[in-house]
Amino acid sequence: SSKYVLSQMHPMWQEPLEVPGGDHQSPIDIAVKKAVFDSDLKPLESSYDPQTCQQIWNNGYSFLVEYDDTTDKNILKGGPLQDKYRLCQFHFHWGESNDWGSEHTVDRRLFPAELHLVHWNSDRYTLFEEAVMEENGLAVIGIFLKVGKRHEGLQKLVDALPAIRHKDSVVEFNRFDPASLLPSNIDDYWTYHGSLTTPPLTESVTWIVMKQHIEVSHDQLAVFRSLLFTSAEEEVQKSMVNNFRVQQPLRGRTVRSSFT
Ligand SMILES: CC(C)NC[C@H](O)COc1ccc(S(N)(=O)=O)cc1
Ligand SMILES: [Zn+2]
Repeated sequence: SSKYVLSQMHPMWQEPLEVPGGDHQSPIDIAVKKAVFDSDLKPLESSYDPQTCQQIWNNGYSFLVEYDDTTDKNILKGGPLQDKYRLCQFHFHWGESNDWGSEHTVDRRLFPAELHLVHWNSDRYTLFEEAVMEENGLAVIGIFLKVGKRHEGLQKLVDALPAIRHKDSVVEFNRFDPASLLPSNIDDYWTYHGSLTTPPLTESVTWIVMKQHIEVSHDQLAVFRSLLFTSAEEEVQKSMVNNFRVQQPLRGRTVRSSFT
């Protein structure tokens, strides 16, 4: 039989029973009708420099594309944000089938995958590790993926994945423009205060979830599923699928929308 145990329901990490003081956890279900339109929300402004892309690696939860965040070359501001935030990495969450995989849901609707572009507040902090502990420390853009036509911008990234099949594998990755993964409309989004969706689960994230999804092909998503949670040395290999956290209680939070 094949050495790789396919689609083993692999508990990435044990969900803590209670996150101490955790009533702003993520992800959540976005109930569209309960979102409050906020006309003060400005358009999002992002400017990314593809030359600052450094590496792509498998961290045993997902695969990350990391950027040089030692200068203000990749900036996100506007929208719900008071300060400017620097992109440090982006990554995805996906399922073992096209029926589920996203972390946020919209009126309980699941998408096959979700992209997270992770930024930290460079006006107030000097390092991601510092910002990750602060309420206004991080801003993460969430973009839903749907299965449909092939995404040309994503293909360069998909072609690099076989080189990082195992946990802790890294390859050099240059000149990737994160803007190529944004939907055409980034003015329509939901925003709320929440947390990281993996440990340390700190409640330091201004979430900005795009209303418009992007489309990727079935084959592109299948390559995501060919990644492994496990390192090369481990006896039993487990396919990297279902690396999403379950939706968390809203606990009285309001989700605002930038559109009516
Ligand atoms: C505190 C530092 C050293 N380590 C933290 C680690 O990188 C986790 O970072 C993250 C970053 C983003 C997310 S998500 N899925 O919410 O966008 C989760 C964990
Ligand atoms: Zn994520």
